[in-house]
Amino acid sequence: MTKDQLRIILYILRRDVRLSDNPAFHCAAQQLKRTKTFQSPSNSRTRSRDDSLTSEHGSAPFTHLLPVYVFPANQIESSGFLSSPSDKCPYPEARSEVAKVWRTGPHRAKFIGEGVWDLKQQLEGLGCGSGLEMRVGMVDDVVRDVLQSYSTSSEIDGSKPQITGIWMTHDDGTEEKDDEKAVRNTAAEYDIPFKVWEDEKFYVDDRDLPYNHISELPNVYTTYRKTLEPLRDRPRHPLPTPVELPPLPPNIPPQKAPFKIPTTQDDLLRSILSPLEKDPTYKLAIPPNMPTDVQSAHPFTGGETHGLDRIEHLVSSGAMTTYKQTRNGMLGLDFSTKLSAFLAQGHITARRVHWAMFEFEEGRGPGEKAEGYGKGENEGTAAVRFELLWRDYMRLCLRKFGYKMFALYGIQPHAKGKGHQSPQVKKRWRTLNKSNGAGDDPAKTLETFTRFRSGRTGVGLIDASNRELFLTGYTSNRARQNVASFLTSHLDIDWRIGAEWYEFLLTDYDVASNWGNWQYVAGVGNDPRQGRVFNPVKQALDYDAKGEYIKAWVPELRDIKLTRSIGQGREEVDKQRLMMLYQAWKLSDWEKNSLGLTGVEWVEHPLTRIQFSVGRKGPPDNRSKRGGPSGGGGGGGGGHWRGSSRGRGSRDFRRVGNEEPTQQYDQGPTIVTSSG
Ligand SMILES: Cc1cc2nc3c(=O)[nH]c(=O)nc-3n(C[C@H](O)[C@H](O)[C@H](O)COP(=O)(O)OP(=O)(O)OC[C@H]3O[C@@H](n4cnc5c(N)ncnc54)[C@H](O)[C@@H]3O)c2cc1C
Repeated sequence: MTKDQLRIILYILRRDVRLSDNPAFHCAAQQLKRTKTFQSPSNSRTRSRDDSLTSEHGSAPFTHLLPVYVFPANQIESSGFLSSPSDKCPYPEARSEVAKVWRTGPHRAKFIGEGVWDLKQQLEGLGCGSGLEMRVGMVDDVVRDVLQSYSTSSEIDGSKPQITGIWMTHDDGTEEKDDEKAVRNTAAEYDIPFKVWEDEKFYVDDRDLPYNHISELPNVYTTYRKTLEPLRDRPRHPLPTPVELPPLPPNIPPQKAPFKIPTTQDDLLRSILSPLEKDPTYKLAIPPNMPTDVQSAHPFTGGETHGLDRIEHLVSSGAMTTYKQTRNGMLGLDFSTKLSAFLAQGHITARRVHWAMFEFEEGRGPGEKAEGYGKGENEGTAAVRFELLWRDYMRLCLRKFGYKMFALYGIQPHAKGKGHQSPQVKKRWRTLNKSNGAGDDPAKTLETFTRFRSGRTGVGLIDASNRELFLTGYTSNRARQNVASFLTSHLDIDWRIGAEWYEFLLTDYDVASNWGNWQYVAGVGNDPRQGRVFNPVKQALDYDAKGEYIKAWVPELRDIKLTRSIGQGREEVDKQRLMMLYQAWKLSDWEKNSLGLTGVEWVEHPLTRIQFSVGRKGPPDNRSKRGGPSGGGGGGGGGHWRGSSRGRGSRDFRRVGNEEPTQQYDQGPTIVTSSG
């Protein structure tokens, strides 16, 4: 080994786009420290310490680190990176399997680009010559190109650069595992040691679970959770953030033609977004338009820097403390943590969230003015931990069930198996390309799905959520559950089409959480109470009791008057009027006319009419005392759609049946769902 030999580690990044709590960067920083210690004349006896590192990454000590983020061509459309418009893209369009929509839509594409750029700047900012390269293509193609280039490269200062190891971080996604396998094979072909780092993105580390094999993972979340309680004691400590890393190697091979890597953040975002922007309607005849006076609930910029800022804000503002009461909200920035997108891309780790809350609970760090500071775990921080564990669980389910997470009948026992005749297996889903028999017409299903996507079903909560998602890339957990239930149980459409639509639009899309939750709601996943259906009218009454959310995102309905006089110049929300907001077909002809809604398809001909009504019981004053459980109630005043909406607990209604008698609607104001 000559002194100046260039020995390079190629580190392929995917959903580990962060500097802190990153095992690969941590190891590289450690090796650098050891090398420096070894090189220092005063420490010439510490040479043997290098050996432990050698075994840790499976190759000889290295001099350079080449971190490469790959925009995977099967998930993110790559044609925007072509050097010239006349070039032909070597990869098929990155579209979904069933509904043929883009795999990654504009909201997430932007968030990913911002995150990659943030890491690049952080690495360059260390001032030690480190940085981040970006590449486009299938992961294995990129690795091959780099290896090929180095194997034929000429000497630099009398030394031939050599890749001495390839690193990746484990990911439980099925495609990601395929990529990992392909790179492992390529590494073997070139006789280069290959190292897969632990994911480190779990709340409770998967190495600390009380199971010998993934097959032992319970099929019910609660059982799994109980094996791990108390949750606060479980997370490992995050790995330290490197302050120095080995430099990038000289003469890095360029991106292979026909692609070109942008050199500014603006150009990068343009390259990712331009193919999607060719048809900003995404084949919708009437796409949703951004209403005036409404703010996105998810205006966040991608990247570790912003993710860590967000954690600090949540802790120091007290939003973590109040989370339990606010988490079912639908409007505003802080009703829930909005950490999901940062977690999904690996910009932050779940245990970082835990330790920030832990410090707060112990009375250390920021947040001294917030409620609960220094008072131990509170119901808000405990509830956040509970949700983070849900995320872990979905990831483990993906590990356990693999491709079944994407199968029509999900993880439920297969119809052909003996003794497995569950009702879900018999369900005939409507799909886009073939009739399921008995008069079912796929063309009609497409029309229905198009109206669903456009936010024009005629059911207020569903339309508000779908428009919000289309325009901002986010919609709350409460809304997601209702939308998924509506598509799968009211419209009977193949749940995978809904999951693909969410995959396209969600900024926080995460393969396990998305497909796992869709399965769960569709009744083919881990829900121990199979077959429940959300009633979106009752849910709106419980969670949008002033109609603020629906009015925010469906502006055509903003002028519906929701209050009635209760004397002495006072007004209160009238539940009879709310019913017309929740389903506009209930408006009188006169009112439709005066609101300009006569002849509007989704008003006159909703996809479904949900029979649900409320009675007028009890004196108004009594009712107004029955507020939601959360703080801040009553703020905002009537008719505003910017405030938060948390109405719950309304018991003064009666259900008068529905047109789909086989469905069981949930009854209580708190519904046991995937998020408890
Ligand atoms: C049909 C459907 C699809 C979904 N798709 C996704 C998805 O692609 N990506 C995603 O991260 N979440 C998904 N969820 C779960 C949940 O809706 C989001 O995690 C949550 O709304 C994100 O907002 P938040 O960060 O403010 O969540 P918070 O309420 O603040 O929760 C804190 C964190 O806990 C995790 N979490 C919360 N609820 C769940 C859950 N039910 N399953 C798994 N993790 C959870 C998330 O990481 C979240 O950031 C889906 C839920 C449904 C019903």
